[in-house]
Amino acid sequence: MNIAVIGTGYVGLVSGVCFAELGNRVICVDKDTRKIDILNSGGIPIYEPGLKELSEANRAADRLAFTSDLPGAVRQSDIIILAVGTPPLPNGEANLSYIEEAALEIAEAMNGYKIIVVKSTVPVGTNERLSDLIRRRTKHLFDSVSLPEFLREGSAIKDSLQPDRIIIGVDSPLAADTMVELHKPLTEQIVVTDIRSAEMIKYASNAFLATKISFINEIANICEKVGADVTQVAEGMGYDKRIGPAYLKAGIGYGGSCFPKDTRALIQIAGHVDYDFKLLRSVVEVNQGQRFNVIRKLETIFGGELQGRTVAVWGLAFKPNTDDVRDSPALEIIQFLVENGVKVKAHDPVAMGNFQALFGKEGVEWCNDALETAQGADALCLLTEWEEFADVDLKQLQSVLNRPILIDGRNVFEEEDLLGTNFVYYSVGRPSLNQGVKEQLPALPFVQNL
Ligand SMILES: NC(=O)c1ccc[n+]([C@@H]2O[C@H](COP(=O)([O-])OP(=O)(O)OC[C@H]3O[C@@H](n4cnc5c(N)ncnc54)[C@H](O)[C@@H]3O)[C@@H](O)[C@H]2O)c1
Ligand SMILES: O=c1ccn([C@@H]2O[C@H](COP(=O)(O)OP(=O)(O)O[C@H]3O[C@H](CO)[C@@H](O)[C@H](O)[C@H]3O)[C@@H](O)[C@H]2O)c(=O)[nH]1
Repeated sequence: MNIAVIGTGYVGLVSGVCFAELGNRVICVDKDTRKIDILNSGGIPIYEPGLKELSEANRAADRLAFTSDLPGAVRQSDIIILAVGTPPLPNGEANLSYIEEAALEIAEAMNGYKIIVVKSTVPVGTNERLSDLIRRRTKHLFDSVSLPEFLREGSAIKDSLQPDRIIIGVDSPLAADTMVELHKPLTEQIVVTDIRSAEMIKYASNAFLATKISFINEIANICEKVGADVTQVAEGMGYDKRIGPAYLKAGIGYGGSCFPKDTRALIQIAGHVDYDFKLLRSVVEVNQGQRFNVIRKLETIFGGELQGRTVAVWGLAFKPNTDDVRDSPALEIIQFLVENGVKVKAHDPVAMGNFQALFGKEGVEWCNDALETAQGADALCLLTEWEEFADVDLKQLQSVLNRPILIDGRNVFEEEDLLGTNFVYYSVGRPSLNQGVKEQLPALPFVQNL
């Protein structure tokens, strides 16, 4: 099939490359000419494992091209996939200006029947609004499809080529058949729904996963007080098929360009129809607090006095295997430390440039590797579970730190890693591993009035 993908970011680029890999002819469009120049010279503007190789192979096979000429790409294609950003507005609602602008450009460029597909995450009803916009600008016929995307950064190629399911929201049998045909090679699990339900499936899925994370983080916080181990609790829960083991890793809360944005957007979607989504508001609140547990632990260790300390930070990306720092917990944690007079040293294997672009270069000492970051610091906080950090020998780490204090925000280290060290060690929801700060567990009250 002939496909144009509008927006060549984390989603559009991966989707475009994967549709080409299936044998389609794909033109990826972006108005950011810097990105298009990088792509046309054989580079990849983002860090995503496996993407460069797959892109190169499909360009060489003449199935994949990159351009900033949107009208040209639309005219050569039968299916137009919108994958532009829908970032949050200050009140949490999705900013639809990019997608509306792109829809109008498509309308102006149309030269015949097209299937116009929205892969961007958009509030319920947006596909219909976009269709109205387009209809007013073109005499040509088209069908609308909502095709929500479920890939995760860091495993985006695998998620795209072996998805758990494909959701196709559509109201035209012709467009439904074409979209099923396009996705058939990927999975048998293709669910065709109405357009509004498809839009809602995306938000509901992200909100549910975020809820699992906030739930296990609260369980972790309780584990710390009652002397249970959250990793064992999660394992035990996960064997129940009705619960499942995924998204039960306690840590410093979820970040990234999706969960924080989409949970807040769903609260707004509900609010617009006079529904107070209380559960999801709590999920967001719990997540916000979870980030600051790292700070609370530092304050406990330093007797409340952070001013003048040197703190090393390992990890700036919101998760490993990506350079994306959008809504990364590291942004708020480092901001707080710097504002409170802490000297921060930081390192991330790939996300340092993006972090500096958002945070600024000032106020933080940027380091080249894990041990250089730890050198001379009064404490170390691990915020992203990159393999590079998990591989560090803790005895060597202890020898370069000024004080052996390790706050492990991702439960990377195990009891055996700590053997032979005398770290003050705090992780998340695993009080039995806390070293050097053995707190007396309170006797549990027999009856509690809550
Ligand atoms: N990042 C993810 O993991 C992920 C996963 C699933 C869904 N989504 C959703 O997919 C959408 C895209 O997310 P992303 O992370 O890829 O965003 P992104 O910011 O990485 O990429 C968006 C791209 O669109 C381009 N763009 C904007 N307006 C344009 C126009 N008029 N013409 C051409 N290009 C234009 C921008 O220059 C940018 O390169 C969002 O709605 C997001 O919520 C993202
Ligand atoms: O058990 C877990 C799992 C994840 N996280 C955190 O949750 C965030 C999101 O992680 P992940 O889901 O792996 O990455 P994303 O790339 O943000 O992917 C999510 O957001 C995308 C954009 O909507 C969706 O397409 C994906 O299905 C959805 O998983 C990260 O900060 C993780 O550290 C946890 O804290 N504990």
